[in-house]
Amino acid sequence: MACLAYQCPDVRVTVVDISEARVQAWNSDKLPLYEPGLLDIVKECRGKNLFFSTDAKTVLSQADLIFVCVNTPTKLQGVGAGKAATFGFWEAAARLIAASCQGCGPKIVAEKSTVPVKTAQAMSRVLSGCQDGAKTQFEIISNPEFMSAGTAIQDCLKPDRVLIGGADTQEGHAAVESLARLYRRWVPAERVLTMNLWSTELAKMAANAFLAQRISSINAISALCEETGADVQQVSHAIGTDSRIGPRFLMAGCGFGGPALQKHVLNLVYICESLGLPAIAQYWQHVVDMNDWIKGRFVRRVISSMFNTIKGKRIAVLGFAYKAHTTDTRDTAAIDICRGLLLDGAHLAVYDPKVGPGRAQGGARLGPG
Ligand SMILES: NC(=O)c1ccc[n+]([C@@H]2O[C@H](COP(=O)([O-])OP(=O)(O)OC[C@H]3O[C@@H](n4cnc5c(N)ncnc54)[C@H](O)[C@@H]3O)[C@@H](O)[C@H]2O)c1
Ligand SMILES: O=c1ccn([C@@H]2O[C@H](COP(=O)(O)OP(=O)(O)O[C@H]3O[C@H](CO)[C@@H](O)[C@H](O)[C@H]3O)[C@@H](O)[C@H]2O)c(=O)[nH]1
Repeated sequence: MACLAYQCPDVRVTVVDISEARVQAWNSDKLPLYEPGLLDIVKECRGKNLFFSTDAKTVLSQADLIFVCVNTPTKLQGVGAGKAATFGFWEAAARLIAASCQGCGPKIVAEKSTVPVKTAQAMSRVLSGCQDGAKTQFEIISNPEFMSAGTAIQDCLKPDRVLIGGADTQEGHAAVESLARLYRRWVPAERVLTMNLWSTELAKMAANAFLAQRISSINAISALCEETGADVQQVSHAIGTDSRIGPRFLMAGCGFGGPALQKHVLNLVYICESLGLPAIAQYWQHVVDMNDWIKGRFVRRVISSMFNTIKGKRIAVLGFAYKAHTTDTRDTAAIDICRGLLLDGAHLAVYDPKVGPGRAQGGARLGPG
């Protein structure tokens, strides 16, 4: 949203969040998250055409276009636990929009959160079902976000592509076009792709699943390299020079982490199971299973390389966030690896320049020290 404000100075962008603390932080120079270059952009636009507020009713009733960017974490219990996305925040946001926009002029609602295919249908039902007085016309479109933590500003300023999907109606096309026009101000027209609503929703999740699959594939090859004397970096380079494959996302490591890849592959698994496609569900489940296996293999190799015992040994862990240039520790591979080492009795000294001791201990439920 900050990049949108930055690229379109004549467009007023107001970010509404239910968290008072977060809004306060966004209005200060201590932003609630670290992202290279973000503070500069926020400072450039804040108070001019970028605002942060908790006053949902005023902001939403005045907006022509509303992006829904709330979190959609994985369900922890109940039906689909561990795989399905939770819709609590998303539904609350839809209800808040409906209540705030009662009797207003037509509005476009754009899904930015990563959501399962067909979510727009549910969004439309919540929005129209929650209005008891004069109805507002809502047009739902999908505009998933493809930025990555650590490179978010560059990803937003120079995206590979922007996807916008809408209903195949006159109103749907008009809504898609009005958002596409905004993006075309800084994104080359051929990179602004417009399509069917369900394709857009599915494409975002499928893109993350493909990225995860590439990482699991190269990690599987890395295990083979370790057994045979091949060098995985050389193999990865050799594979990546094939223009049909390409060099990116072929870096072997100790497993992918973060709030997105695993979550979205498992969401896909759940959708396939729900639609009666068990073979497809199993196929994607293997991508996550391989990731778990790689983390376990790493722990086993550490132990075997230290005479099969790490009890009482002090091991340094450099880096705890799920990748460089971020403070984010959600689902970081470091959590499983540290837990595995602790279970075998090691003493760990963890250092990450971006992650404080509290977050590292909390993330892995590690004790102090
Ligand atoms: N973070 C990324 O790099 C990234 C990239 C692409 C897509 N996404 C997707 O974007 C969505 C949000 O991710 P995030 O990492 O920003 O999550 P986050 O948890 O950091 O932020 C979500 C924010 O929404 C607020 N919120 C929750 N319910 C609300 C409501 N009813 N009204 C107003 N505000 C509400 C929360 O207070 C919180 O500040 C997810 O679906 C995620 O998959 C994130
Ligand atoms: O060759 C690689 C590339 C990445 N990783 C790991 O994969 C994880 C995820 O990395 P990355 O995808 O760069 O970070 P995210 O911020 O999770 O971004 C993903 O998730 C976002 C939210 O959905 C999407 O918008 C992005 O396009 C998608 O790349 C990290 O643990 C990386 O260390 C590897 O192990 N090897």
